[in-house]
Amino acid sequence: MRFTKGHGTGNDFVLLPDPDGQLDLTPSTVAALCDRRRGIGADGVLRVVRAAKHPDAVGYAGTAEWFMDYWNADGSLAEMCGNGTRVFTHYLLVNGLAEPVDGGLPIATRSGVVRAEVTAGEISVDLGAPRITGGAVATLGGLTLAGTAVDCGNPHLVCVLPASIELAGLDLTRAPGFDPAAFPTGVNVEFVTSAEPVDGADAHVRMRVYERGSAETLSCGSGACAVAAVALRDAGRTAGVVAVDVPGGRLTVTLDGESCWLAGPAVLVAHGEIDLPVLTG
Ligand SMILES: N[C@@H](CCC[C@H](N)C(=O)O)C(=O)O
Repeated sequence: MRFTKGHGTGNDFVLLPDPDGQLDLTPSTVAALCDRRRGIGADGVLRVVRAAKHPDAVGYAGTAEWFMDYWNADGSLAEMCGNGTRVFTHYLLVNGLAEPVDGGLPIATRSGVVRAEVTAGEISVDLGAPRITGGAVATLGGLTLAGTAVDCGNPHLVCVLPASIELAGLDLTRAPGFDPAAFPTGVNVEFVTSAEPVDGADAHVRMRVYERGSAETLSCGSGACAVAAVALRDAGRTAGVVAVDVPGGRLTVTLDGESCWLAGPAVLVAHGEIDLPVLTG
């Protein structure tokens, strides 16, 4: 089976071309592909399949030709992946599988159709306005941190750190705790510094994330959108540009109350052939 490896600010993916939806992709195959010692290694898998050929996306087939079938590294499915949609778009364009219309490309996801655009060498996607749904806490080691629940198509819990806690000092080798009643399908937890001024944006924050289904990653696009929404809310605003530094680089999020544009680099670094029986055997 052919594969491509790509990443967006270090959030890395195995892309599997399966235009006609013929691949029997299972959670254990996905986990084996994402295994960093025995497989290719990645935070998740992006199956590239026509919307008309996948039962989860057939309803979007009139709007978007391609469906990003996203799987986390542990083999679970997720509704949305912001960096994934950017890498997925890059893959479609590089392989001549899609042509932007009026500069944009619709991509179907489990959370609906998002619009991608290519500008100045970066790929941006509009994930739609994040929804702040209330307060919740996360626990980490001996810490209990107040957070804000944000729905970006997938669930997030954004914890702004008090000045006394250093972002780099957090131990994210273990999953943070959260209230399962508040997040029945799990949650991605972002730890973030207070907003500071920066040239070229309205605010600047630094973020680390523990992703549902993938553990700590170098970047999370939907998480950056959630963090930006909270940073603007804390500044009394609903619109603005937020620079979000993640361990893998910088993402820029632009909110206007209706759309939420996530911008950053997306690259494809390798192409090859997987021996599936050996991988899964
Ligand atoms: N890294 C992604 C989010 C991937 C899905 C997430 N782990 C979940 O389960 O919701 C991004 O860039 O948004």
